[in-house]
Amino acid sequence: MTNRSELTAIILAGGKSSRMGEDKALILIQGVPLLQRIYKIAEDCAATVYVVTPWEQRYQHILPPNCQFIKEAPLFAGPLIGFAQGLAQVQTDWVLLLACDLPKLRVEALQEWANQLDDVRTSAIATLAHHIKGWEPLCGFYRRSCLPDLNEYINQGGRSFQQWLNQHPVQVLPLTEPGMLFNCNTPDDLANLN
Ligand SMILES: Nc1nc2c(ncn2[C@@H]2O[C@H](COP(=O)(O)OP(=O)(O)OP(=O)(O)O)[C@@H](O)[C@H]2O)c(=O)[nH]1
Ligand SMILES: [Mg+2]
Repeated sequence: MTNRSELTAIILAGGKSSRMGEDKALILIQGVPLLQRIYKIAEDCAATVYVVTPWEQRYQHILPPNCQFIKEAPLFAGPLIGFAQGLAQVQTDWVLLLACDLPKLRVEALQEWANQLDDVRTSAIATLAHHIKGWEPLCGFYRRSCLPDLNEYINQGGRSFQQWLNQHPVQVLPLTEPGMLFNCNTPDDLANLN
């Protein structure tokens, strides 16, 4: 059983949102900005929450005053580098990584997963849902201890979560509600939400 105090969450909010045409983090879903919604869920799962973004000021007003930002550089280096910068701050053995564009995320499902972290085999660097195209890297759990290897992969020029994950044992998370990981990338995705 992994307590909230034993888990850190990292939310990535530094993407281009080029397909959406406006910042996805600020899009209102039932009146609530998407990043605020994800932050609340993260907070319910993890005692410490980091938001990795170059735009702290843009999001300050929708997040609690004690929110911890990690200002990434350079701009648009991609999610893998944003994750590595966040992971460098993490003090707990496990970290929950979340994208900011998951409007159907359910806190109960994440907590259920978090409760199973003690059972993940020690060789696995992460535990993630899996689908036909590969891993779901932006909603799942990583061991803090994967950081040196991740940095080495990045230093060698690697930028792909899938490629990095395929080099290591990863344990499958049972995804009982596949709709939960619905990724809101385009105006059409947004229109089809309900
Ligand atoms: N911190 C950080 N987050 C990123 C970066 N690139 C993507 N993300 C985040 O990763 C998650 C998934 O991003 P994507 O859905 O692939 O897309 P995006 O880059 O925001 O948008 P597109 O330009 O439409 O691909 C979102 O939460 C993004 O904010 C980055 O360079 N830095
Ligand atoms: Mg996306």
